[in-house]
Amino acid sequence: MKVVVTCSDVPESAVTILKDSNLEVVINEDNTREALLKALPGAHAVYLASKITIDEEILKAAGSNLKIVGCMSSGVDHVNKELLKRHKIQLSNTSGIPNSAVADIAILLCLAASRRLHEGRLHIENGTWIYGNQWMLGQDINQSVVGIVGLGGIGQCIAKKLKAFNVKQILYCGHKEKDEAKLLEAEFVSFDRVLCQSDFVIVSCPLTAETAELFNSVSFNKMKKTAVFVNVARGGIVNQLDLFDALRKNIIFAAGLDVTDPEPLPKDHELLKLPNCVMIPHLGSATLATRTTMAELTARDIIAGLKGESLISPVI
Ligand SMILES: O=CC(=O)O
Repeated sequence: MKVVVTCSDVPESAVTILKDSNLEVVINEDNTREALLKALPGAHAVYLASKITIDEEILKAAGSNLKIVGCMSSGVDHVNKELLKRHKIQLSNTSGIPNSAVADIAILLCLAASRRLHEGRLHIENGTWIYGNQWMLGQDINQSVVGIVGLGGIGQCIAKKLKAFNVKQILYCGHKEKDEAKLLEAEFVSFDRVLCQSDFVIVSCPLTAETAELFNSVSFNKMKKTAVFVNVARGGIVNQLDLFDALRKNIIFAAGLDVTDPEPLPKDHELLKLPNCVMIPHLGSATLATRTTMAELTARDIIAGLKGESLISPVI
C-alpha cells in the first residue's frame, strides 16, 4: 500500500517505521501542492506534515483507495473533517505530544514580551542604550493574574509550569469547566473576565469558526493597559490589524506571538516594526525530541489505520 508524505523533511525514523511495515513511501520532495496532487493517485494514506489544506481536490486526486490522513500536528484546522467523515476516511493527529514544548514557548513569550526583550535588543543595535532608573521597565509575572483561553492539554501544561513563577491567580475560559482545573487551582470564568482581570492573556485554544478573530479591537480594549497578550495557538484567532493598533496605541503593553496569519509572515509586515511585539516563527513544537515523537506517532497511526486497528490518537 502507498503512503504519500506531503513534504520532504519528515524525520527518517518515521519513514523507516512505514517502510518496515512494507508500505511504499512516496515523498513529495517538491513540497508544493501541485507536486503532491501528482503523487497522490492510488494513495492509501496521506502523511500530512505541512500546512497543505486537505480538501475535495486532494481527496479526488488520491482516489478511492484513501483510508487515512495522518496529521503530524495537534491542530487539524487545515483539514476538512466533515469531508473526511463523509468519505469514511480516518484522521489522526499528535494531540498531547507537543504540550510541554508549546507550554515552554508560551511562558518564554510571556517573559520576553513583559520584559521588553525585542525592544531592548533594538536599543543595543541602534546605539540608544542608556542607563536610567525608569528606563525599560517591564511587567512582573511574579504575583500576576494569568488568563488562559482554552484549558486543553497545552493550557493545562502552561498552568502547571506557571506555578514555578509564583503567579497570584490563574483564570481560564472555554466551553466548559475542566476537572483538571481543580488540581491546578485555576478558576473557570467568562471570556470577558479573562480579558478584564488578567495581567497576561495566553491563547491556547483551537482555531474554529467560533474562535476566529476572537481577539479584535473589542477584546483588546477590554484588557488592562499593562496586559501582555501571548498567542501559541493559531494566527487566525487574532485580528492582526486590531492587534497592531492595540500595540501601537499602547492599549495593551506588549504581545508575544508564535503564530501569525499568514505563515510565513511577509518580512515587511507592520507587526515586525513594533518594539513591543516579540515574534517567533511557529516554533511551539520545534524540539528534536518532540518532533521525532510526533513523526513516529503519525507513522504508527497510519499503519494502524491501514490494518483496520484502532488509532492511538484519533480525531475522527
Ligand atoms: O502548531 C502545531 C500543532 O498543531 O501541533
